[in-house]
Amino acid sequence: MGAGGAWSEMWNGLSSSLDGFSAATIIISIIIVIPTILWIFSSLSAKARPEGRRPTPPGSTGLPLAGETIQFALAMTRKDGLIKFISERRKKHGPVFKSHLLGSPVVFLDPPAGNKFLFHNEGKLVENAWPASVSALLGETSLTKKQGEEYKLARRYIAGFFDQKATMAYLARVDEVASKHFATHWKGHEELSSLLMATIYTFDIICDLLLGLPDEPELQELRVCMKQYSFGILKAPINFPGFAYYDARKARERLLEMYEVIITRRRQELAEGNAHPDLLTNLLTVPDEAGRFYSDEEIKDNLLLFMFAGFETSSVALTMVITFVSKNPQVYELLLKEQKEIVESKRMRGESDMLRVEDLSAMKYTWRVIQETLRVQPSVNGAFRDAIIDLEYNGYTIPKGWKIMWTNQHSHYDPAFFPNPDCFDPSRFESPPIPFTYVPFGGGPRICPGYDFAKMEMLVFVHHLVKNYQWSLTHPDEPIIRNPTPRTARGTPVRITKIEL
Ligand code: HEM
Repeated sequence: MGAGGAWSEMWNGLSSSLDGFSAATIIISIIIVIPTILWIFSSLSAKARPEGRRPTPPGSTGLPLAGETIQFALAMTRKDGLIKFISERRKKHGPVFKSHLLGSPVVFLDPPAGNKFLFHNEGKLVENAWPASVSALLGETSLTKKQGEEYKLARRYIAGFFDQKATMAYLARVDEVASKHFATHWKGHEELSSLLMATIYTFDIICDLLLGLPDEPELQELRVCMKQYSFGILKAPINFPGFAYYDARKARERLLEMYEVIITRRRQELAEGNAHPDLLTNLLTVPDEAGRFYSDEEIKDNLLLFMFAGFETSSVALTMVITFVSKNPQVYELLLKEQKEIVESKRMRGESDMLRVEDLSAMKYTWRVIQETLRVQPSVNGAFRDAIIDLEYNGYTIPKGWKIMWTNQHSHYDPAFFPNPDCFDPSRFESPPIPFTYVPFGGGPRICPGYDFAKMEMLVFVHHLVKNYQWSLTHPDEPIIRNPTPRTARGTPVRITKIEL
């Protein structure tokens, strides 16, 4: 008998033995009563504190079972929702407060000290934490799931393939993909969706970096599956047809199958001596510091992680650059001036159009525009950590097993750190921000390993864009939403005019 049969027999037996109780009563008991009792116990045990121990942070545990999950989930879909969620609770409870999300107490700390505390204590007092539903889609052996010494070893190994030196070695290739992108996808159009264009660009680049740009049909299927995967991974974990989370699970299965085919093909190419120099080739040919080669499962999980983490983050940032620059003509003029100078000085030196490392270093204002964009609408607005022991912060105890969330949007909008925060002003980055107030890439040992790469690919894109096109927003009042990455409701359609610098 299959497991399903055993469960239904047990369920039938249980139903018939409980005279007077309808199945609905039992279901209601399971769904509402039991979790409520558990919630009351967890709230009481949170309140009962041993002698001498400091109190847990003040805050609200919200509704039984749901806690404040609904308010939080809604806040994450609005452009400044998280800022309001945090500000309201700070006013009520103080700078360090607790909430109750997805069945767990969650503490919010006060940046910059709180961010510094978390980033400095990664692996000592706190560890990376993902909700179980997200974990299931990330894969057991991906870098982001590892902890402690195992994490450090894996991070040095994998992130080493994305460090500054490796990134700069890849510049010529990214420049080539960018030139082709504008020549094929932008040429001849009068209006197009910025989000779609930026997504095609960053997806082609990440595929090339990880797997070598596959042929169009394979690339197309990867795009479709990855879109489904990234759309559903953070959605309500309802694993049932018709729900985004279910689709994401299916997409993960298909992506792993596709990677399997690509790995087999790559082994063949390596044997023939004509393999593309990318992450996959590196993982198959270079062992880690301990002399170990990754298993196919580890390779597939990490290809999936880097593909997921490495395309939408940059594409939404580029779409936001297009949006904010359009709305700030004086910023566009300065951006144009800088890019014009770069193009002209290359011509004066008799160089080809190909970008060199020195050209990227000259894009100081361009980088400030991207930094300011990531201040106003960070692609990722925070992440969770688990307290791995009972820890003390600012006079409070945060018990082992509680979650702590670091966020960036709140400090990015704090006038104490960023005067006149509603104004889009790239020049504010002429001097470095106060440490731990500006954290679009996170911080500490878990800081985004794709930082150098993301910076390079975004600078290259903006260079080609400004050099080749002027643009204006088709719907200047299009609202910005978060899902939870920022985007405009219609994908920022723009009218474009070809120019020559
Ligand atoms: C604008 C672009 C990007 C932004 C804003 C961004 C931001 C972030 C943030 C905030 C984190 C979480 C850090 C934490 O948990 O504390 C992260 C993690 C990560 N990012 Fe990025 N990222 C970007 C681009 C990229 C790219 C291009 C790649 C790959 C080449 C990448 C790969 C990763 C990976 C693998 C992680 C997980 C690291 C870990 O758990 O140890 N990211 N990123």
